[in-house]
Amino acid sequence: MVRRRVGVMGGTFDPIHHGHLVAASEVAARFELDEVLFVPTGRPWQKEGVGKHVTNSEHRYLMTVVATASNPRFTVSRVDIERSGPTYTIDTLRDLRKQRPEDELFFITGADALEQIMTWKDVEELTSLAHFVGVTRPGHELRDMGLKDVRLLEVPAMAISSTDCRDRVEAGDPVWYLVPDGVVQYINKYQLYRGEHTPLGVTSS
Ligand SMILES: Nc1ncnc2c1ncn2[C@@H]1O[C@H](COP(=O)(O)OP(=O)(O)OP(=O)(O)O)[C@@H](O)[C@H]1O
Ligand SMILES: O=C(O)c1ccc[n+]([C@@H]2O[C@H](COP(=O)([O-])O)[C@@H](O)[C@H]2O)c1
Repeated sequence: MVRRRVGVMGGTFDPIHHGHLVAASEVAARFELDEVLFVPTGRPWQKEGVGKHVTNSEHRYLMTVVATASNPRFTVSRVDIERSGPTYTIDTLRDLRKQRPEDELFFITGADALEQIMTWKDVEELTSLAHFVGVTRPGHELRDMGLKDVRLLEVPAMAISSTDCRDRVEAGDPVWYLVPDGVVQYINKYQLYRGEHTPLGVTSS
């Protein structure tokens, strides 16, 4: 049986933007992936803290579904948002390995996330569960940081961040073309990032 090659694009996606999508698409092309699974975080422990707010996971999940819907190779997993407690990639990869024991996994991370990777939980074990692919990101140097199994890839430079998208919405500036059209419409529909509570009939996580 031929093993399927599956990219795993983990992220908070608050909101998902074209930097994420271009990176995933480029890794898929270069590494001949059959699928890229986008995995929105449940509780991103390194993004929590005093004065920091992460949008509830159902909104982030749904924006990710909207953004990836037109690409037949892109799929979205609820594995992290359905696990309670802080989100650790070691748990993501263990759960995905159980769900897909035959697949070869490629965990995709931008240069900024890769810079921090030695602080991640059980980092030594991560590379026994997946290959790691570090991609370039404007403003960050791409270095392998000593991970055992990591490949580095230059991707088209997209100087976009979720922080900037949130700030722009809050300031009333456009995010058209920074995020997919459907994500702009989703943000407007639920009035996200305007400093107000945005209910979806779910508890926030
Ligand atoms: N413009 C980009 N180019 C390449 N990789 C990116 C880009 N934006 C994010 N990534 C990578 O995508 C993954 C998920 O990123 P995340 O959802 O935290 O977005 P972000 O834009 O970094 O968010 P924030 O501004 O809220 O910190 C990380 O591995 C990150 O390095
Ligand atoms: O495992 C960890 O300790 C860990 C610490 C920080 C980030 N991560 C993962 O890295 C991915 C990008 O995270 P973020 O916070 O940059 O959106 C996402 O899948 C996170 O779960 C994982």
